[in-house]
Amino acid sequence: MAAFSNTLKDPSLFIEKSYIDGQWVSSQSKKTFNVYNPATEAVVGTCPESNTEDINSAIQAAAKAFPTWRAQSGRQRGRILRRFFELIIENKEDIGKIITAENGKAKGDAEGEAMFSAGFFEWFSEEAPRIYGDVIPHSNPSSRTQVVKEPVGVCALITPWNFPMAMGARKVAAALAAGCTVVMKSDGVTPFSSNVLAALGERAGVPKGVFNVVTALENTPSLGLTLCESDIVKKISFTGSTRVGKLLMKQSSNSLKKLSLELGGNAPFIVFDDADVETAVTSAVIAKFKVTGQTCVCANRFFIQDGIYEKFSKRFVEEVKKSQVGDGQNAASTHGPLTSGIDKTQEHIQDAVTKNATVLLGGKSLPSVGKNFHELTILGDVNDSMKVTSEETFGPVAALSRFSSEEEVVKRANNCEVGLASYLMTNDLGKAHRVSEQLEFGMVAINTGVISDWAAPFGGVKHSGMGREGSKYGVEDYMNIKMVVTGGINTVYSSHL
Ligand SMILES: NC(=O)c1ccc[n+]([C@@H]2O[C@H](COP(=O)([O-])OP(=O)(O)OC[C@H]3O[C@@H](n4cnc5c(N)ncnc54)[C@H](O)[C@@H]3O)[C@@H](O)[C@H]2O)c1
Ligand SMILES: O=CCCC(=O)O
Repeated sequence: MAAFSNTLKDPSLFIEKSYIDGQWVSSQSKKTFNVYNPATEAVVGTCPESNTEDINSAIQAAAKAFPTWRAQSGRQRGRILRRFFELIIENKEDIGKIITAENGKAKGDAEGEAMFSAGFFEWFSEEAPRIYGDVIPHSNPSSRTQVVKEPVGVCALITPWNFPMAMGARKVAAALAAGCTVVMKSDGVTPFSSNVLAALGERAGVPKGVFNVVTALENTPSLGLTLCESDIVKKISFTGSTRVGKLLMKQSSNSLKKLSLELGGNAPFIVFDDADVETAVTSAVIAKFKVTGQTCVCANRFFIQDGIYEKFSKRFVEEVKKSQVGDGQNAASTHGPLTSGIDKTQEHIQDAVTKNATVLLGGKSLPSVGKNFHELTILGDVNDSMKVTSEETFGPVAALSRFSSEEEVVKRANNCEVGLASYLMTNDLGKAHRVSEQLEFGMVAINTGVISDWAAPFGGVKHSGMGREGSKYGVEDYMNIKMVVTGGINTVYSSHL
């Protein structure tokens, strides 16, 4: 443990506590849990196994801090968020090391995540002073209607392990810009990246109680329930699986919370005959294999039109072969281990091969490298009956199937419960517009494998959830609208007719 923090330029960024009301604390239960490096299976450190008393203390602290934080001007809050952004950039290398140690992702991806996180603070530092209201002409000429935006209050943020800092940053930056205070429940697999966020927030000048982080592993369900049932908590923002998102929604029904749910995907990646093959291949490599296939926007189902199938699959295999799977700490590794195990990846490959898919690349686990390592895999001759197409793999498997017509591919792409990201490769502008309008997904990427940007609204439809993060819409999700009507004659309905 000590050995790991000593590898950092600033060892004080590695903190094995929860952060409640401006203090680094153990759990009142006195219990802790271990955090493991998925590449080496070595213990990285330990964190408090927080209980309901701990989370209630955090909720109370956030409630106490709310009136003062919301009373600051957007400009004042924006200055703190700007400093937050600068501190993340300054500590990029250490943050990258911490992310790699607990999540496993390769150095480039980990430092990239630090920059991605920083960007949310920069973007929302600029949004904070620009949260405008509205003036609406009233139907009665003597009246006036104002629309005022107000922070919702105490927000609970529940984040996943695949982007242990960025998924938190996306929420915290927007919530603080809006004037909300927060209780973040970090993922038990990757708590240290969220703790860095709290430590840098403190250095940036976030007042005590405004940003609380509670760590837990086994107690996660009971902490989730407490957050959902609390009447002090006004909103839950969750990123994770559709299963847990639905549970949180059910648990929140009595307290009628505002909800943002960023849930699972099963992204189609459609390549039309007229696409530029090199653009399609470069985009496919990023869209599929970023973070070893463990992002919610990862392409899961590849639909390749008959006329380009052979050319695309050959070039895709050639490009993916250039990758190097290994311990994320090694500079040569382009792809790290799977963070939470490789069982589903293997199950999907086996199921597909049994149903006559062809292994074009990879296909096997890499026990000689480590228990959680798997080859980057490309399967051909896939069909829609296979698990690899009907379920989100969340692993490094690209499943290629053929299609003939535009009508057919739209129907097959839409034939799933979820609707988060989708990708479309074509040089025909009319087709790009037509198909993107027909796709039942919250996000469509045309001729690119990169979907996310701080300034773009991120989110899904159908069972991929609700709400948007990032962009001007991201801050709206942390605000309530208050209508203020002034003046007029006190005659109901007909006074102006
Ligand atoms: N839409 C998005 O922005 C987005 C981003 C990242 C991941 N995801 C999705 O997340 C999934 C992968 O992550 P996972 O399998 O670890 O998800 P998960 O739902 O199991 O876990 C996500 C978070 O929820 C917590 N959690 C689990 N059970 C809980 C409960 N009962 N109450 C409160 N919190 C609980 C976990 O500790 C973790 O912090 C994939 O489906 C992926 O698509 C979505
Ligand atoms: O995994 C979920 C989010 C990843 C991204 O925004 O690119």
